[in-house]
Amino acid sequence: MPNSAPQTSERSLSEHDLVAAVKEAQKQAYAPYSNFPVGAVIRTASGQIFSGCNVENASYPEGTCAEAGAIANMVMHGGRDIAEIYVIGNGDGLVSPCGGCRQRIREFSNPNTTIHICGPEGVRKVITISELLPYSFGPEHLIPKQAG
Ligand SMILES: O=c1ccn([C@H]2C[C@H](O)[C@@H](CO)O2)c(=O)[nH]1
Ligand SMILES: [Zn+2]
Repeated sequence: MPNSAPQTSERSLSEHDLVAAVKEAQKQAYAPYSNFPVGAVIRTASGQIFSGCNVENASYPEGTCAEAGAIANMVMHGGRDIAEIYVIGNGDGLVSPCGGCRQRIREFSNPNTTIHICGPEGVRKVITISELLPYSFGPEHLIPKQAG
């Protein structure tokens, strides 16, 4: 299972596999204050898989989102390019990355990066990062292109 290790190089994971992985990630959530467990799974451009869950804190603002955990896991293993990110929360609606996480995802995204908003039954909506965060600020605004 992709979630049994911090990362895997499985290239052939199906959407069904990734929904299973994001549900497993959600089970790891530490969310005793909100009782709102969230899971996130990233597939990188090279096919690596990284998962994360929300980790809350008694000092409430110090809690971290599932997407932030998955990104930290990816970066720790050398990943830099998010091809897809799967996210799952609770309820019948669409649990979409919060504003802060949209920016975190944006850092490692390209115009084709997709966010897959899931429920227990499967993917409910697929949306691109540029749809979620239009006119966004990113690394290319800070790093001037070399002349010549
Ligand atoms: O996209 C989201 C939205 C919320 N949360 C977490 C933050 C907090 O622990 C809990 C309730 O907001 O859900 C995430 O991890 N990702
Ligand atoms: Zn967030």
